[in-house]
Amino acid sequence: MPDPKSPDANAPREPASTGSAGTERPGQTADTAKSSGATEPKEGPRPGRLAAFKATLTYAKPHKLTFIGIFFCSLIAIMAELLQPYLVKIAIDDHLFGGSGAMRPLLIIGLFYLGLSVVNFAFTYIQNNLLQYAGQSIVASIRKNLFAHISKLSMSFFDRYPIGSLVTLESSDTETISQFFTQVFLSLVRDGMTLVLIIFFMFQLDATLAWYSMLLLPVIALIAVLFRSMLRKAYQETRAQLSRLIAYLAENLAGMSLIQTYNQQDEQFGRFSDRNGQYLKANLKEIRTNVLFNRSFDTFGNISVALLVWLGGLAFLGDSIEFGVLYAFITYIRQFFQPINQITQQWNTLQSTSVSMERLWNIFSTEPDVKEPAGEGKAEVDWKKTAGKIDYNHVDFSYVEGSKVLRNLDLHIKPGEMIGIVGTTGAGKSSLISLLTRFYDVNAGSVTIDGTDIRRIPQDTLHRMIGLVQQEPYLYSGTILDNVRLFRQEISREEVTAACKAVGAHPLIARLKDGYDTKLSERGSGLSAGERQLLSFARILVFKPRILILDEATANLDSHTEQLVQKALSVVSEGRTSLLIAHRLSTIMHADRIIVMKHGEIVEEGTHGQLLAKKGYYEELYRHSRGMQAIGS
Ligand SMILES: Nc1ncnc2c1ncn2[C@@H]1O[C@H](COP(=O)(O)OP(=O)(O)OP(=O)(O)O)[C@@H](O)[C@H]1O
Repeated sequence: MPDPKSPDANAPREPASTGSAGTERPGQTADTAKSSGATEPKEGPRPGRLAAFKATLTYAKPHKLTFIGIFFCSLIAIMAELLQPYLVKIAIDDHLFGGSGAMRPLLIIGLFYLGLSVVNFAFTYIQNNLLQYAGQSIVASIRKNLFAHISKLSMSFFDRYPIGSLVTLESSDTETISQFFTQVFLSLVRDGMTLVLIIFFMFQLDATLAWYSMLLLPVIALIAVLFRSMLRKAYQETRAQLSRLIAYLAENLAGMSLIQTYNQQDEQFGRFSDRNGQYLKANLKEIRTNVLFNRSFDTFGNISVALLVWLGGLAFLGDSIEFGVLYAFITYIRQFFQPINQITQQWNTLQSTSVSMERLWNIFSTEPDVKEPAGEGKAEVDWKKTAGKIDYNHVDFSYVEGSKVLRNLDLHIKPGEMIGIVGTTGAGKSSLISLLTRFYDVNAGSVTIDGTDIRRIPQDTLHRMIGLVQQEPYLYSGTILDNVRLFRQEISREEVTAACKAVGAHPLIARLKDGYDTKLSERGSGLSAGERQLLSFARILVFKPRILILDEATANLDSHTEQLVQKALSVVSEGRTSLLIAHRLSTIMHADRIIVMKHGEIVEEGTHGQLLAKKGYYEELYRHSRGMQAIGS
């Protein structure tokens, strides 16, 4: 396995290069999907690449029989193709020039020729289908496993890895790997075999001419080597320019409101046009290089044919070879260049697939920092029977080594208690919550629920114990019904309706044309912030966790909607241990206990009245918050 901490692990992906072999411009097939990042693969073997390559090949194992089938289909198709000139040679030498001149053998040869074409067509068709089936199935398995693997990784991983890189991995890196099977592998098998068989047939026909032809090989190799570096440079430049263009586009679209407010459209358009022009230039250069490469090969092929006509013609006139042999030889020499051209063109694809493979295996070899309990350490607990007692026992925590976010934090919460957590930005409030949900693990001390260390509780059980409502509740594209019950069909429509009624969301849903079956667009953008919050409260009632966490759930709401949400909160928090983080102190004023945090420590705690009476940090925050509200109103 490659080192997951490899510096390349987080590098922007490099889109795959070449596409279907034999076209003027290889590599256009998957380009559209490959938009982001474009660092080029470095030349030469890298230790991680070989391991990644081997790991990818393990996915091909279940398709061993299919690959054997592909090999035989290719062999039959190539044989059928290469036997055709041989048949023509027999027709010419045995029946036209030197033979009896009878029609029947010629007819039989003609029918054979036709038969070979049909065989070639049929087996190429089967081979292609088998190959696509195997290649796409392999990539589908990789994609599936990657998704499952990423879902199990800890939050610390997502802190390190930009989401964009992960999306690219799932989409275009896997697509690039599919090119390895559908293009590189095919080319190596098919073109490699074709080449060997052409050479075999040439030697069968005439050893002297065949040896002369072998003199072409070093020249071909020279052309391939010269062009390889030119092709690679042109290809790298195109990817780099494309990546620049896409990055610029993404940045612009994300900041469109700012651009419009500051009337920046013309400037931005100018910069975009500049990048667009450079991409166009690079693109055209890549196409020119490819055309030049292909045409050079073709021209060299034609020169070889001319030489052969001359040398072979002399030999024919000198009666040392038959005309049919010369004809077949010329046909083979023309076909000789095709497979070499195709194989050379796979170089870029091979390079980019190896980069994608390595990148993928860096992720696959990343273990979650938060470990699932196993064996004796695993506690058997029933989430439905959770009382809701929470203890933070002298907890230390840091995201980055050496920079403590929570210090020796000791907090004990009784079942059913409502705790308000306040403090300035960066005080460590959200971190406190993240430890309870085990998005991260403590560095020292422990967090327990009903006396059991949460590191011993299986994560799915822990997550059923806790319901989390965030500032921006996540809604999926789907119906309101599915968003409340999170696609669990065992939760009935009646349960969802009852939950929505309890939190006050029913009237707004009833107003919608399709009611609970209304489809929400991505992230619930058709609903207001308050409406989204109410739906996430309804989720809590449906899933019945024993512990409720609200992380700034009222931050984005106007005071009318906040009242609605407050009402819903009192319903939802009933009988649950609740932890409420809020900058707006009105949200937590009625909590049983308020803890005040500063620089990762609890500096004050008590009820709202007690804390005000203390005239300490809370009172200062309260005065500040009242001041802000007054400014707001
Ligand atoms: N994923 C992270 N990686 C590194 N540092 C982080 C991460 N999340 C938070 N921090 C840092 O940890 C400290 C505590 O952050 P935390 O989010 O817990 O504070 P908070 O009190 O919830 O702040 P806010 O009220 O602004 O949400 C801050 O200094 C913050 O920059």
